Amino acid sequence: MIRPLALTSGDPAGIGPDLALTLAAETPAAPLVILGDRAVLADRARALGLDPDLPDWSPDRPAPAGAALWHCPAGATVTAGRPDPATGAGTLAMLRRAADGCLDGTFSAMVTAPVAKNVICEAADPAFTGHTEFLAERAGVDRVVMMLAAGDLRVALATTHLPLARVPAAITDAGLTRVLTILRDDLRAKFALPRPRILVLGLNPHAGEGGHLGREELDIIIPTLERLRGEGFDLTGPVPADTAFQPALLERHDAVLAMYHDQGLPVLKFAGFGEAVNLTLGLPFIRTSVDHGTAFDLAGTGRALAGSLRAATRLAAELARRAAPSEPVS
Ligand SMILES: NC(=O)C1=CN([C@@H]2O[C@H](COP(=O)(O)OP(=O)(O)OC[C@H]3O[C@@H](n4cnc5c(N)ncnc54)[C@H](O)[C@@H]3O)[C@@H](O)[C@H]2O)C=CC1
Ligand SMILES: NCC(=O)COP(=O)(O)O
Repeated sequence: MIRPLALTSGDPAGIGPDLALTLAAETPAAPLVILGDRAVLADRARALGLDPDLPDWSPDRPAPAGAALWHCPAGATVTAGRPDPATGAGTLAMLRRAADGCLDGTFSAMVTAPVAKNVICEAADPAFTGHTEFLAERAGVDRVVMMLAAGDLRVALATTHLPLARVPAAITDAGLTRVLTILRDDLRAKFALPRPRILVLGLNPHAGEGGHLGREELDIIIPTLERLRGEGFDLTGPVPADTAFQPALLERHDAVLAMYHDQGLPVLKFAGFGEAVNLTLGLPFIRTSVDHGTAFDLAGTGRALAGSLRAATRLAAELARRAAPSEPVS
């Protein structure tokens, strides 16, 4: 039996509580501690006609056998579908608890349901841009990599939640080197790929068209990739992003590195929305998440699909088992 997974239930007015309840009603992939507000989950369970067995849990108790609830107050009365900045601090406190529990070994991994970044920004932490950056800071690491996986397609990002206007300045030799090192090391460690083949996209149209459509490829990306190839990395590119996602190229690579969020993720989500998993690479613990947002329009309706959270939970359990081979499989 592995240590429990922490599943944060996300924005209390979004679909996170619905999906967490759906998983709690199934046979969990591993012991599961759901972090969320007891009253919110009870209300949502009533709305959805679910009645999961969700005993209370706290870190002073033994690990649960199945699913259990660690009560994290939302901080306000919650209406499904109506985001409320008054819940921002409670949501952030919930994320801190789960992250700290991973860091101190209470949990074997963290799985996150979606939060609304603006809700947390408005009321709790104006610098919050997403779980990815928050967890990096909490864990004290200078850089992490966001990677989404849909089947065999893996798309990692060189920059994450950054306004588009600030992306070019963020494409640096040092940054790309860190990102590609984390990506290569985590593909080896987590996906048993001894020499990961990485397809790197350009930043500009046609990968800069020889400098006529932008110089980042010539000035930064090409020299960095050449140096890293000399150090043993298996890298292709920079290739034009518009023609990169074709079977002939993808089948020869283990992951694609996109330069920014909306260059890589629309393709990944077109390929696998609803079943894909978001992973944070480079953290000192395992963190997986969903491929979608809070979907306030669906909260409490019973129409939110749990495929991505289920896949994220299964992958977290699988990675946790692989990381603890001496512990018997539950
Ligand atoms: N991991 C996270 O915490 C993420 C959080 N977000 C946050 O979510 C909020 C809303 O973002 P949007 O761009 O509107 O994306 P969204 O994913 O919440 O919604 C986009 C569309 O997909 C549908 N949808 C989403 N999840 C679904 C599910 N499980 N089953 C069925 N349909 C589903 C929604 O109904 C909507 O029509 C934002 O505040 C954003 O910050 C967005 C992505 C990831
Ligand atoms: N589009 C993916 C995304 O926004 C994930 O954000 P987070 O996991 O960093 O919260």
